[in-house]
Amino acid sequence: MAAALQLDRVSKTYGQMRAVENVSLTIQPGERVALIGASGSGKSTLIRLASGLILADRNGSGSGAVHSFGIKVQEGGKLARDVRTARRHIGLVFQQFALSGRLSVLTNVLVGALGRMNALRGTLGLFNADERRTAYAALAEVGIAQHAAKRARELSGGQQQRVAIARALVQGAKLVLADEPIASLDPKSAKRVMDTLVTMSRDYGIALVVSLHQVDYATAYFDRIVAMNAGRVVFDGPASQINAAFLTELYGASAEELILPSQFVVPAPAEAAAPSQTVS
Ligand SMILES: Nc1ncnc2c1ncn2[C@@H]1O[C@H](COP(=O)(O)OP(=O)(O)OP(=O)(O)O)[C@@H](O)[C@H]1O
Repeated sequence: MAAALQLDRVSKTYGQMRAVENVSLTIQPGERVALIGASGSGKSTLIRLASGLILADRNGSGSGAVHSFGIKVQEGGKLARDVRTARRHIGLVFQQFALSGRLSVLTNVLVGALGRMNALRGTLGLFNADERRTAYAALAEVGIAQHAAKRARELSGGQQQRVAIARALVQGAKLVLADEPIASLDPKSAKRVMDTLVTMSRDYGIALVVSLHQVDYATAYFDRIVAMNAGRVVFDGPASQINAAFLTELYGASAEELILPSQFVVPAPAEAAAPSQTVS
């Protein structure tokens, strides 16, 4: 089966800033991957490139290609002609433009069904009883069916993230890209959102790529970690290899941003990589 997500030598430059540099990555169907890295390391840019929300640099031939389940999203700095087909099975859980706050929670979830509806019914928002039942069931699955009739903006940040997850379920997404889904949440809400994402992935075989600041969440919930630094992938491997010492080796002093304060040991300037300077 084709990869859930395949990035081939993808780069993105803003002015002089190489936000993402020559990244190749393959995520298999059903696989769960955490994307970690300090602020500005390129995580959000990579996720936006993967979903075709932004275009990669136009480099040499064959570079800058993104495919999802064998369907092209973009290549050579151009969006694929049938990008809508690819996007149909890519669910997005992004904080910034997640939901329409003035619409009901149920309607926001029903938006996930639009890709399968004919244009007229979709434009008029004429959802049928089956679609409404499915949306309600998805809300029940993420534990917020009781809020179905509220406006989305009345919900807490964590509840809104779960609405976005329910929408991805209704969409029938086979790949979910979540950009810092727990960034501004308290620990209890963060845990609920992460539990919901991982349960959804496990139950429905959905591939999951989640960018995270907090390494402790990454290692608790994911088997595979992709670590970025200055736009490059600097580690791609099992979560079991990630500990405070290894992160300090990878990132030096900026590892402080990623590690729980109790685990962080300030690296000695000339010997940041020496194992004796750090604790795991
Ligand atoms: N639209 C943009 N215009 C100019 N520069 C940008 C833009 N988007 C991102 N950048 C720059 O690209 C680099 C990577 O940013 P990105 O948001 O991908 O990092 P990140 O790892 O997601 O950071 P954070 O964890 O803070 O969200 C940063 O230096 C950022 O300033």
